[in-house]
Amino acid sequence: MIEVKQVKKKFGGKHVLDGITFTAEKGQITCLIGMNGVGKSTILKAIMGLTPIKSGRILIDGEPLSSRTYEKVTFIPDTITMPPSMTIGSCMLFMKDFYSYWNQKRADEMASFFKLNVKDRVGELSKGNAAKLNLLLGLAVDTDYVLMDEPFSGIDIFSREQIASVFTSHLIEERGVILTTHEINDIEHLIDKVVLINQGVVSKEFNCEEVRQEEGKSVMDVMREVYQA
Ligand SMILES: Nc1ncnc2c1ncn2[C@@H]1O[C@H](COP(=O)(O)OP(=O)(O)OP(=O)(O)O)[C@@H](O)[C@H]1O
Repeated sequence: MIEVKQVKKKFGGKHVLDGITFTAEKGQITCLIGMNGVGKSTILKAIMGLTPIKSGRILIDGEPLSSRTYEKVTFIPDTITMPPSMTIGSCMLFMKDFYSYWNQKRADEMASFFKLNVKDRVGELSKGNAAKLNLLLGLAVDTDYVLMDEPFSGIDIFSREQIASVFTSHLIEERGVILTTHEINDIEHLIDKVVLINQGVVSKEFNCEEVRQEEGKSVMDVMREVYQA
Protein backbone atom coordinates (compact mmCIF):
# COMPACT_ATOMS: atom_id res chain seq x y z
CA MET A 1 0.00 0.00 0.00
CA ILE A 2 1.14 3.57 -0.64
CA GLU A 3 0.27 5.85 2.27
CA VAL A 4 0.44 9.61 1.92
CA LYS A 5 0.03 11.22 5.33
CA GLN A 6 -0.46 14.91 6.01
CA VAL A 7 1.94 15.91 3.23
CA LYS A 8 2.66 19.62 2.94
CA LYS A 9 4.59 21.31 0.17
CA LYS A 10 5.34 24.94 -0.57
CA PHE A 11 6.68 26.48 -3.76
CA GLY A 12 8.08 29.88 -2.86
CA GLY A 13 5.54 31.37 -0.47
CA LYS A 14 2.65 29.36 -1.91
CA HIS A 15 1.21 26.33 -0.04
CA VAL A 16 0.45 23.85 -2.82
CA LEU A 17 -0.15 20.78 -0.65
CA ASP A 18 -1.58 21.64 2.74
CA GLY A 19 -1.90 18.28 4.47
CA ILE A 20 -2.68 15.69 1.80
CA THR A 21 -3.70 12.27 3.17
CA PHE A 22 -4.82 9.22 1.20
CA THR A 23 -3.92 5.60 0.53
CA ALA A 24 -3.53 3.59 -2.67
CA GLU A 25 -3.78 -0.18 -2.53
CA LYS A 26 -1.97 -2.79 -4.57
CA GLY A 27 -4.28 -4.39 -7.13
CA GLN A 28 -6.31 -1.19 -7.41
CA ILE A 29 -6.39 1.83 -9.70
CA THR A 30 -6.52 5.05 -7.71
CA CYS A 31 -7.23 8.26 -9.56
CA LEU A 32 -6.17 11.70 -8.33
CA ILE A 33 -8.58 14.32 -9.59
CA GLY A 34 -8.49 18.08 -9.20
CA MET A 35 -8.47 21.34 -11.10
CA ASN A 36 -5.37 22.53 -12.97
CA GLY A 37 -2.54 23.47 -10.64
CA VAL A 38 -4.03 21.82 -7.54
CA GLY A 39 -0.88 19.75 -7.04
CA LYS A 40 -1.59 16.31 -8.55
CA SER A 41 1.77 16.01 -10.37
CA THR A 42 3.52 17.35 -7.27
CA ILE A 43 2.00 14.49 -5.23
CA LEU A 44 3.29 11.89 -7.72
CA LYS A 45 6.74 13.50 -7.70
CA ALA A 46 6.72 13.54 -3.88
CA ILE A 47 5.93 9.80 -3.81
CA MET A 48 8.89 9.25 -6.15
CA GLY A 49 11.13 11.41 -3.94
CA LEU A 50 11.63 13.76 -6.91
CA THR A 51 10.51 16.80 -4.96
CA PRO A 52 11.20 17.39 -1.26
CA ILE A 53 8.20 17.84 1.05
CA LYS A 54 7.95 20.33 3.90
CA SER A 55 6.29 17.90 6.30
CA GLY A 56 4.24 14.72 6.42
CA ARG A 57 5.13 11.12 5.63
CA ILE A 58 4.99 8.85 2.62
CA LEU A 59 5.15 5.10 3.20
CA ILE A 60 5.40 2.32 0.64
CA ASP A 61 4.37 -1.06 2.05
CA GLY A 62 4.86 0.46 5.50
CA GLU A 63 8.40 1.74 4.81
CA PRO A 64 9.50 5.36 4.50
CA LEU A 65 10.94 6.36 1.10
CA SER A 66 14.41 4.89 0.52
CA SER A 67 16.42 3.34 -2.30
CA ARG A 68 14.61 0.08 -1.50
CA THR A 69 11.14 1.55 -1.84
CA TYR A 70 12.09 3.34 -5.10
CA GLU A 71 12.62 -0.07 -6.67
CA LYS A 72 8.96 -0.82 -6.02
CA VAL A 73 7.59 2.16 -7.95
CA THR A 74 7.70 3.31 -11.57
CA PHE A 75 6.81 6.85 -12.57
CA ILE A 76 5.39 7.49 -16.04
CA PRO A 77 5.54 11.26 -16.60
CA ASP A 78 3.20 13.14 -18.93
CA THR A 79 5.93 13.74 -21.51
CA ILE A 80 8.54 11.40 -22.89
CA THR A 81 11.98 11.98 -21.40
CA MET A 82 14.01 9.97 -23.94
CA PRO A 83 16.18 11.97 -26.39
CA PRO A 84 14.43 12.65 -29.75
CA SER A 85 17.23 11.01 -31.76
CA MET A 86 16.83 7.61 -30.07
CA THR A 87 14.81 4.90 -31.77
CA ILE A 88 12.12 2.99 -29.88
CA GLY A 89 14.42 -0.04 -29.99
CA SER A 90 17.33 1.88 -28.46
CA CYS A 91 15.02 3.28 -25.75
CA MET A 92 14.17 -0.30 -24.81
CA LEU A 93 17.87 -1.26 -24.74
CA PHE A 94 18.62 1.75 -22.55
CA MET A 95 15.87 0.74 -20.10
CA LYS A 96 17.10 -2.86 -20.13
CA ASP A 97 20.63 -1.71 -19.20
CA PHE A 98 19.35 0.65 -16.55
CA TYR A 99 16.74 -1.51 -14.78
CA SER A 100 17.56 -5.04 -13.64
CA TYR A 101 13.82 -5.72 -13.42
CA TRP A 102 13.10 -4.68 -17.04
CA ASN A 103 10.75 -7.20 -18.68
CA GLN A 104 11.63 -7.47 -22.39
CA LYS A 105 8.81 -9.90 -23.12
CA ARG A 106 6.28 -7.42 -21.76
CA ALA A 107 7.94 -4.58 -23.73
CA ASP A 108 7.75 -6.57 -27.00
CA GLU A 109 4.15 -7.48 -26.30
CA MET A 110 3.19 -3.86 -25.73
CA ALA A 111 5.09 -2.66 -28.81
CA SER A 112 3.12 -5.12 -30.88
CA PHE A 113 -0.21 -4.28 -29.16
CA PHE A 114 0.35 -0.54 -29.74
CA LYS A 115 1.72 -1.20 -33.28
CA LEU A 116 4.93 0.70 -32.51
CA ASN A 117 7.85 0.28 -34.91
CA VAL A 118 11.15 -0.23 -33.04
CA LYS A 119 13.00 1.63 -35.82
CA ASP A 120 11.00 4.86 -35.39
CA ARG A 121 12.74 7.76 -33.68
CA VAL A 122 11.29 9.35 -30.54
CA GLY A 123 11.37 12.85 -32.06
CA GLU A 124 9.31 11.71 -35.05
CA LEU A 125 6.50 10.05 -33.10
CA SER A 126 2.98 11.47 -33.05
CA LYS A 127 1.73 12.62 -29.65
CA GLY A 128 -0.35 9.45 -29.29
CA ASN A 129 2.52 7.14 -30.18
CA ALA A 130 4.85 9.03 -27.84
CA ALA A 131 2.29 8.48 -25.05
CA LYS A 132 2.11 4.79 -25.92
CA LEU A 133 5.91 4.48 -25.89
CA ASN A 134 5.98 6.26 -22.54
CA LEU A 135 3.48 3.77 -21.17
CA LEU A 136 5.43 0.86 -22.64
CA LEU A 137 8.71 2.02 -21.10
CA GLY A 138 7.06 2.43 -17.71
CA LEU A 139 4.96 -0.72 -17.63
CA ALA A 140 7.76 -2.99 -18.85
CA VAL A 141 9.65 -2.27 -15.65
CA ASP A 142 8.45 -4.91 -13.20
CA THR A 143 7.45 -2.92 -10.13
CA ASP A 144 4.59 -3.34 -7.65
CA TYR A 145 3.35 0.23 -8.11
CA VAL A 146 3.00 2.47 -11.15
CA LEU A 147 2.38 6.22 -11.04
CA MET A 148 1.03 7.77 -14.25
CA ASP A 149 0.72 11.48 -14.84
CA GLU A 150 -2.03 12.29 -17.37
CA PRO A 151 -1.70 9.17 -19.57
CA PHE A 152 -4.54 10.39 -21.82
CA SER A 153 -3.51 13.98 -22.33
CA GLY A 154 -3.97 15.23 -25.91
CA ILE A 155 -4.59 11.77 -27.34
CA ASP A 156 -7.24 10.83 -29.90
CA ILE A 157 -10.27 8.74 -28.93
CA PHE A 158 -9.05 5.46 -30.45
CA SER A 159 -5.62 5.72 -28.87
CA ARG A 160 -7.30 6.59 -25.57
CA GLU A 161 -9.41 3.44 -25.87
CA GLN A 162 -6.31 1.41 -26.65
CA ILE A 163 -4.45 2.86 -23.66
CA ALA A 164 -7.50 2.35 -21.42
CA SER A 165 -7.63 -1.32 -22.43
CA VAL A 166 -4.16 -1.77 -20.93
CA PHE A 167 -5.69 -1.04 -17.53
CA THR A 168 -7.86 -4.13 -17.66
CA SER A 169 -5.10 -6.34 -19.04
CA HIS A 170 -2.50 -8.58 -17.40
CA LEU A 171 0.00 -5.73 -17.99
CA ILE A 172 -1.36 -4.09 -14.88
CA GLU A 173 -2.04 -7.40 -13.13
CA GLU A 174 -1.89 -7.07 -9.38
CA ARG A 175 0.02 -3.81 -9.43
CA GLY A 176 -1.11 -0.70 -7.63
CA VAL A 177 -1.70 2.24 -9.97
CA ILE A 178 -2.04 5.91 -9.06
CA LEU A 179 -2.91 8.10 -12.01
CA THR A 180 -3.93 11.67 -12.63
CA THR A 181 -6.38 12.56 -15.35
CA HIS A 182 -8.84 15.19 -16.51
CA GLU A 183 -10.43 12.63 -18.87
CA ILE A 184 -12.49 10.92 -16.20
CA ASN A 185 -15.24 9.79 -18.61
CA ASP A 186 -12.75 7.59 -20.48
CA ILE A 187 -11.69 5.59 -17.48
CA GLU A 188 -14.44 5.91 -14.92
CA HIS A 189 -15.39 2.25 -15.45
CA LEU A 190 -11.78 1.13 -14.87
CA ILE A 191 -10.85 2.90 -11.66
CA ASP A 192 -11.40 1.57 -8.16
CA LYS A 193 -10.87 4.64 -6.08
CA VAL A 194 -10.99 8.40 -6.51
CA VAL A 195 -9.16 11.00 -4.45
CA LEU A 196 -10.58 14.48 -5.02
CA ILE A 197 -8.13 17.27 -4.27
CA ASN A 198 -9.20 20.83 -3.65
CA GLN A 199 -7.31 23.77 -2.17
CA GLY A 200 -4.36 21.74 -0.96
CA VAL A 201 -6.29 19.00 0.82
CA VAL A 202 -8.25 15.84 -0.01
CA SER A 203 -11.92 16.85 -0.18
CA LYS A 204 -13.14 13.32 -0.66
CA GLU A 205 -11.71 9.82 -1.06
CA PHE A 206 -14.13 7.17 -2.23
CA ASN A 207 -14.55 3.76 -3.76
CA CYS A 208 -16.26 4.20 -7.15
CA GLU A 209 -18.25 0.97 -7.02
CA GLU A 210 -19.56 1.68 -3.51
CA VAL A 211 -20.71 5.17 -4.47
CA ARG A 212 -22.32 3.76 -7.62
CA GLN A 213 -24.09 0.94 -5.77
CA GLU A 214 -25.05 2.69 -2.56
CA GLU A 215 -25.73 6.25 -3.73
CA GLY A 216 -26.36 5.72 -7.45
CA LYS A 217 -23.76 8.37 -8.28
CA SER A 218 -21.07 8.55 -10.93
CA VAL A 219 -17.63 10.05 -10.32
CA MET A 220 -18.81 13.15 -12.22
CA ASP A 221 -21.82 13.47 -9.87
CA VAL A 222 -19.54 13.43 -6.83
CA MET A 223 -17.13 15.86 -8.52
CA ARG A 224 -19.99 18.31 -9.15
CA GLU A 225 -21.03 18.09 -5.50
CA VAL A 226 -17.50 18.80 -4.29
CA TYR A 227 -16.33 21.42 -6.78
CA GLN A 228 -19.60 23.26 -7.33
CA ALA A 229 -20.59 23.38 -3.65
N1 LIG B 1 9.08 23.49 -9.75
C1 LIG B 1 8.12 24.35 -9.41
N2 LIG B 1 8.41 25.60 -9.00
C2 LIG B 1 7.44 26.46 -8.62
N3 LIG B 1 6.13 26.17 -8.64
C3 LIG B 1 5.79 24.94 -9.05
C4 LIG B 1 6.75 23.96 -9.45
N4 LIG B 1 6.10 22.82 -9.81
C5 LIG B 1 4.78 23.08 -9.63
N5 LIG B 1 4.60 24.33 -9.19
C6 LIG B 1 3.31 24.96 -8.86
O1 LIG B 1 2.63 24.09 -7.97
C7 LIG B 1 1.24 24.05 -8.30
C8 LIG B 1 0.82 22.61 -8.52
O2 LIG B 1 1.41 22.15 -9.74
P1 LIG B 1 1.11 20.67 -10.29
O3 LIG B 1 1.81 20.57 -11.60
O4 LIG B 1 1.42 19.69 -9.26
O5 LIG B 1 -0.47 20.75 -10.50
P2 LIG B 1 -1.44 19.72 -11.26
O6 LIG B 1 -2.61 19.51 -10.36
O7 LIG B 1 -0.68 18.51 -11.67
O8 LIG B 1 -1.86 20.58 -12.51
P3 LIG B 1 -2.42 20.13 -13.99
O9 LIG B 1 -3.78 19.54 -13.77
O10 LIG B 1 -2.49 21.43 -14.73
O11 LIG B 1 -1.42 19.18 -14.57
C9 LIG B 1 1.04 24.98 -9.47
O12 LIG B 1 0.62 26.23 -8.98
C10 LIG B 1 2.41 25.08 -10.09
O13 LIG B 1 2.59 26.33 -10.70
